[in-house]
Order: sequence, then C-alpha cells, then structure tokens
Amino acid sequence: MRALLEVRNVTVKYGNFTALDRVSLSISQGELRVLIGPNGAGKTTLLDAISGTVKPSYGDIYYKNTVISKLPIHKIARMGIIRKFQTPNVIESLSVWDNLILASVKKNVSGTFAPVDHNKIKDILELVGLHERRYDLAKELSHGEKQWLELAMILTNDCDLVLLDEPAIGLTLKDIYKLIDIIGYFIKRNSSIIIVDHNMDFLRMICEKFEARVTFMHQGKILRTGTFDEIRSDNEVKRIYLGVERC
Ligand SMILES: Nc1ncnc2c1ncn2[C@@H]1O[C@H](COP(=O)(O)OP(=O)(O)OP(=O)(O)O)[C@@H](O)[C@H]1O
Repeated sequence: MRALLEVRNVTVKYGNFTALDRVSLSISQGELRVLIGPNGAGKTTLLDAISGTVKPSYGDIYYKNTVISKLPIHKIARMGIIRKFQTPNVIESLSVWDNLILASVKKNVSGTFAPVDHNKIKDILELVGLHERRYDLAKELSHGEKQWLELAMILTNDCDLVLLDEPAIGLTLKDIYKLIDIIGYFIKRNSSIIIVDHNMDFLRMICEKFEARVTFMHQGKILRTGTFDEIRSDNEVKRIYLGVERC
C-alpha cells in the first residue's frame, strides 16, 4: 500500500508549550489508524495539523505527495481530507435530503456540475438510519441524529482521508455497531481513516474487524505503534495509563 499521508517531524507549539514534538506518521490508502493516549497527549492537535487548523512550527505534512501543511483549511478539504468534529456541522434550515445533495455536489473537470447519484444517497440514508427522516429539516433532528447526518454527508463525498475525533462518545452499543458499519463503508471504497477515541471496547472491535494499527501518543510524542493487543500489553503504555480507569 502506498502512503496517502506522511507526517514528517511535525512540531506544533502554543506559545512556549510544545503540543506536538517531532511527530512522524505514515497512513496508507485504505488504512484505518487509531490514535490513543491520555488526555493532553496531542491527538486532537495532530488532527488539527493534518486538517490545517493549526500550522506546524517545524516539519511538513505530505498528502498525495504534496506538502499541505502550509495550505489554508479549505484547500486541504478540497483535496479530499474531511474532518468530523464533535459538534455536528449541518445546515439547520435545509432538509436531511438537501443537506446530502449539497454535500455530494461535485464539479466535473470541465467545470460543470456532475449529476448527483440519488441511489447512493438513499443507500447512505439507510445505512445511517435517517431514511424515514429524509424530508425533515435538519434543525428538527436530535443532536445524535445530526451526528449521523454529518457522517452521511461525509459518506456522500468521495474524500480520501477521513478524520474522526471521538466518534463513539455517548453512543449506545447498537449505535456503535452502526458506526462500525459506516467505518466499513469508508474502508470498502478505499478511503483512509484516522480515529481518535477513548472507548476501548469500540477500538478493540474496529481494530479486530479492519486489522487496524494503533498509535499511542504521550506528551506530544508518538511512543508506540502496533496492533491493539500489542499496545494494550505494552509495559510503557500501561505505566503511563496507570490509574486511568478507561484503559
Ligand atoms: N489552542 C491551544 N492553546 C494552548 N494550548 C493548547 C491549545 N490546544 C491544545 N492545547 C494543549 O495542547 C495539549 C494537547 O492537547 P490535545 O487536545 O491535542 O490533546 P488530546 O490528546 O487530544 O487530549 P484529549 O484526549 O483530552 O482530547 C494539551 O496540553 C492542551 O491543553
């Protein structure tokens, strides 16, 4: 598998504080990678650097062999890197269906708009469980349903790299299975995904199902990368997590 994303020696500073310290990471096309580590380890900052919301003070980020670390956020998004935040980002005054149409509109190389694939949108609505609500306005959805709508919007967009920050937070087991199906959809179409989460049951399930590797961060550095079981049984990881109930 060729590398889709290469983070090379990236350092991010907030004033005198170093949030990322010479971090290097390589993600292949179609790979699912899980980022874990205690609070403040730098996981979200790494997603911020990849998506362009913070700029490294040192090092570079390559995406499809192009340096993206100095580009504005919208250009990075246009190149196919999509970030899902914890707060859903949907257009409240539009219906569920219209949000999805808008998210899937694409320009051809000739500059004209490509036809929208309505069947694909219907399939995605079934997958996220919002088919029955497709004509409702987004503002009528619950917070949880808006999260599914945003994931559906990302699914309609043929992006190559999806960044998910704590997607399993607050989900029931049934919803976690739905989230795993959505992750499977991304992987099936060969998108790469980076997931930051603290829910170890969820992470174990996706690591086993999609043969994902886990990268463990601490104090702005990457300390280990390995399988879920390798990381879970690593003595240094255990020492750092000692007393932290959720690991
Ligand atoms: N805008 C900012 N200004 C100053 N410090 C920041 C800023 N954003 C993050 N930090 C600090 O950088 C460090 C890394 O934060 P980050 O949010 O990346 O950690 P994290 O691993 O995602 O933690 P969590 O699991 O709690 O979300 C923390 O000490 C945090 O306080």
